Amino acid sequence: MNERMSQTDIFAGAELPNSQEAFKRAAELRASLNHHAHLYYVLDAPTLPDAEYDRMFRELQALEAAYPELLTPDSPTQRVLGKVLEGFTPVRHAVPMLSIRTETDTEPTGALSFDQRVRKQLELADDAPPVEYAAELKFDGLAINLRYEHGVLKQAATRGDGETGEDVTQNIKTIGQIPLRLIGVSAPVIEVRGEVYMRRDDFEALNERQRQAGEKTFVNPRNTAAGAVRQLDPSLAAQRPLSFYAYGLGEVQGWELPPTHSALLDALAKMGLPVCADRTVALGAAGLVAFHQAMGAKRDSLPFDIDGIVYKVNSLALQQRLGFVSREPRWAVAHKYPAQEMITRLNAIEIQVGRTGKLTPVAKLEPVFVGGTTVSNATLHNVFELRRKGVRVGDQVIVRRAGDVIPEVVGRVAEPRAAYVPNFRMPRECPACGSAVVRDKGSVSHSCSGGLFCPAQRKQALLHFAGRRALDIEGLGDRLVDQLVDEGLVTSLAGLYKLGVAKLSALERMADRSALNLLDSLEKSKQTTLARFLFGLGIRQVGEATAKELARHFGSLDALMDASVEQLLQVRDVGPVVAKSIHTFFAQAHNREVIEQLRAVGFKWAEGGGAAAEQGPQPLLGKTLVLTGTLPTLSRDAAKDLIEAAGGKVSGSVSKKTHYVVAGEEAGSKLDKARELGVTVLDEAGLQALLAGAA
Ligand SMILES: NC(=O)c1ccc[n+]([C@@H]2O[C@H](COP(=O)([O-])OP(=O)(O)OC[C@H]3O[C@@H](n4cnc5c(N)ncnc54)[C@H](O)[C@@H]3O)[C@@H](O)[C@H]2O)c1
Ligand SMILES: [Zn+2]
Repeated sequence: MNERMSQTDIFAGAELPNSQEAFKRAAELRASLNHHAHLYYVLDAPTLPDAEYDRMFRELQALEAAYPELLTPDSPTQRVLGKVLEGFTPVRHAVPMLSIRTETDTEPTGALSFDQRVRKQLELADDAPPVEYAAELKFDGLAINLRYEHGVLKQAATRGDGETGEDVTQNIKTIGQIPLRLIGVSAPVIEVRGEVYMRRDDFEALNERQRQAGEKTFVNPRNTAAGAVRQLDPSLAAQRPLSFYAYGLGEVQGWELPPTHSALLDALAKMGLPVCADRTVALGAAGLVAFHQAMGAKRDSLPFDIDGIVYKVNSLALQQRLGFVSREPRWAVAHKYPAQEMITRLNAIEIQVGRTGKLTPVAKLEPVFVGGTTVSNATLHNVFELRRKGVRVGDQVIVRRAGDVIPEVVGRVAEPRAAYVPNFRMPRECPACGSAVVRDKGSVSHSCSGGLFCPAQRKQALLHFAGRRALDIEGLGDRLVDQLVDEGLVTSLAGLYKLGVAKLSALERMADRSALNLLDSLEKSKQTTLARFLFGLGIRQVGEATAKELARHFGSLDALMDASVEQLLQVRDVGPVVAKSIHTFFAQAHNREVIEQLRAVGFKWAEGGGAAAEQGPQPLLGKTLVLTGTLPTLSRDAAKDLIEAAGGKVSGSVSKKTHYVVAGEEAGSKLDKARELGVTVLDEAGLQALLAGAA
C-alpha cells in the first residue's frame, strides 16, 4: 500500500487521469521509452538526458500502480531493455543480470524509504537494531560479467536483456585493469560482475583529439564506454581508454561465499580485481544518509562520473531472504544525485575572448540546475563543432556539467523549429576590441589579433600575471583588475607598477590601507624567478611546467628570446607546436617591448638557472657548447652539469651559434663541422679553464 502511495506521488497536486486517458498515456510512454531504450542500450547513442528518461519511466510506473490492469509483462518497467547486437555471439547468463530500483528522491532522505521497505519485508520490529548495509558508488558505465574458470578469464559478456548478453571477450581483454588470471583462486567457476567506465580525463582528452582533428565529439563517458565495448573491431575498442570496477558476483562453483557483501568486495580486491575504495558499511538509514552526503560533496572531484550511490543489504543470507521482484532485487536500491545532463533553452550565443585571444562561442542558457549547480553559461567549444551539433538560438539543448569540467552543450533535442533561425557565424571583428579575427593556423579555433590592445585579453593577461603561480601579486583580483582596466588606469603590465597611492585609493572599495598593501605586494613581486616571469607572460602553450623547463634550459631570458625553433625543440617536453608558439611570441615587437618595460620598472631574477642560480659566478652565461668524443676524466653527464652550473647550455648539434666544441677521444662528425664553421675547439683542460673563468 505504502509503495503504491509513494509511486502515485508524481500526480501530487494534479488530477489522476481517468482510466481512458491513463491507457492512452501509458501507451505513449511505453512507445517512447522503448524507442529511447533502443537508442541507449542497443545503439549507445541516446538523444535524451537520463533525467528525462527517468521522469517518463516514473510516470509510467505511477500509472501502472494506479491502474494495475495497465500492467503488461512486456512493459519497460518489467524487464531489462537491452538487446544483443548483430555480429556478436549471444551469451546466456547462468544468473540473470538485473536492474536496480531507483530511489527518485535525490535528497539524502531517499535512504529512509529504502530502509523502511527492507525492515518491513524482513518483518523487523520497530525497536529491532538497525540493518547493516554496504554502500558503494553507482558508476556510470555499463555492466559486464567476467567469467573466470579455474582462475582464468574465459569470457566477458554484456548485460543485454538480462537473460542473454553479448560476447565481448576480445574488447574486454584490451582493458589493462582487468586481470586475465585471478590471484590465489582456482575454483571451477567464478563470475565477477562490475562496471566498465571511462574516466573523465580520458574522455576529455579523447574529445579534444576529436575536436582538433575536426571530427565528431562524443556525448558523455558512459555512452563512449558502452560504444567501445560493443565495438566489433577490437583494435578500435583498444583506442578508447577504459577502466573497470568490480561490484558483485554471477555464477559461482567451488568457492565459499563470504558472509557479507563488503567482505565479498574485499575478497575480489585480493584476487587482483579493481574495487573502488570509496565504499562503506553503514548502519541503518542514518549511516546511508551520511555516506550519500559525504560522497555528494566528493562527487565533483572524483575522476569518473557517478550517478548515485548503491545501497545493498550487507548480509548475503538476508539478501537471499529478500529475493527479487520482476527486474530488480529487493535488497538493493540506487539512490541518485542530481542529474549531470539536463534540457534547457539556448537563449543566445556570445563570443568570449580568452586571455590568449582565443574566441569561444558561449551558450547563454535559460538557467538550469545540472550537476548540482545552476548553470546559465556553457561552452560551445568552436564554430565547427557548433555547426556539427546543429545547435541554433532558440533550440532546446542538452547541457552537461560533470565534475569541475566546464559545462558544455552536448547537442540539441531533435524537434522541429517554429521558425527559421540562421546558422551562427564567427564575427569578423573581435567583440571586445574590434581587431581582426584570425583563424588559428592548423586549428579549429579563431583568435583576436589585438594582443594587449584588446581589453578582454588585457584583463585576463593582468590576472594571469598576478596569479599565485605566476608573479603572485596579493590583492590584485578580478574586481580590481576590472576597475583598473575599465577606467583606463592600466593599459600594460608595466603600467601596474606606475600606480600611486592616490590613484589607487580613489578607486571604489579601496581604502588607503589596501592601496598600500597592494603597492607593497607589487614591489615584492619584482623579486622573482625566471620561470615565474615566463609563466606570467601568458605565452600560448607555455604552462607552469614548460616555463620551468625553459628557465632551466636557457638560464637567461635573453638566451630564450633569441632561441631558434630548433634550439627550443631541444628543451625537454617542448614539441613543434610549443616551440613555434614561443618563437612567434618573442618575434613580435610589442611583446619584447612589454618585457623591456617590465625590466625598466625593476624586475629581477637570478639568471643561470636551477641550482646554479645562487652559486656565484656564471662564466659561461649565454654560451652554447657542444660535447663530442670521450673526455679523459669527465663523463658526458658530469661535463654537462658543470657547464650548466656555470650558466652555459649544452647543445646536441654544432651550428654557427655554437660558441665552443669540447672534443675528446674519438670525436666524430661534430668536430669536423666545428672546423668547417670555424667554431673554437677545446679539450678537457680548455673546458676546465673556461669553467674557472680564465677565458
Ligand atoms: N537517456 C536515455 O534515453 C536512456 C534510455 C534508457 C536508459 N537510460 C538510463 O539508464 C539507466 C537505466 O537503468 P538500468 O536498468 O540500465 O540499470 P541502472 O543503471 O539503473 O542500475 C543497474 C546497473 O547499475 C550499474 N551499477 C553501477 N554501479 C553499481 C554498483 N556499485 N553495484 C551494482 N550495480 C552498479 C550496473 O551496470 C547495473 O547494471 C537510467 O539511469 C536511465 O536514465 C537512459
Ligand atoms: Zn580583441
